[in-house]
Amino acid sequence: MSDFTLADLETIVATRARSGASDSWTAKLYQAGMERAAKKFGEEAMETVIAAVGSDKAALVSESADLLYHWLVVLAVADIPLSDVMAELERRTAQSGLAEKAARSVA
Ligand SMILES: N=c1c2ncn([C@@H]3O[C@H](COP(=O)(O)OP(=O)(O)OP(=O)(O)O)[C@@H](O)[C@H]3O)c2ncn1[C@@H]1O[C@H](COP(=O)(O)O)[C@@H](O)[C@H]1O
Repeated sequence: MSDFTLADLETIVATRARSGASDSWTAKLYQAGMERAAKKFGEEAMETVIAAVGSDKAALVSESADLLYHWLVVLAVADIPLSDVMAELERRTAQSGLAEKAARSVA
């Protein structure tokens, strides 16, 4: 179990993107722009699919991490905060009423 969150990674991505550091992959990708960032995200998605279909759990964990990181870079380039995506997911969950049902089943 890890306490590390996507919000933590979003903060790191934002800091490194703005740093312009020559040793930062995030800064390089951010400066390259959306076409490059989205292409990289697409490649990571395909690698994740291959790991999933191949039933390779270790590869699926590793590719999922690559995927989520590159997704956050795409969001950063688009200037969309992670909280916008979470709010949309929350709205959908509220619509389905499943959040209350899950809370009641735990209580
Ligand atoms: N989570 C990641 C992360 N996952 C993957 N990558 C980088 O993404 C790049 C591309 O990954 P690939 O597996 O496709 O590697 P590759 O095939 O050699 O790359 P290409 O030939 O396609 O360019 C590699 O350089 C990886 O190091 C990441 N780079 C950074 N982070 C996070 O971002 C933080 C800041 O990193 P820097 O910006 O590099 O300081 C790090 O501390 C991490 O928390």
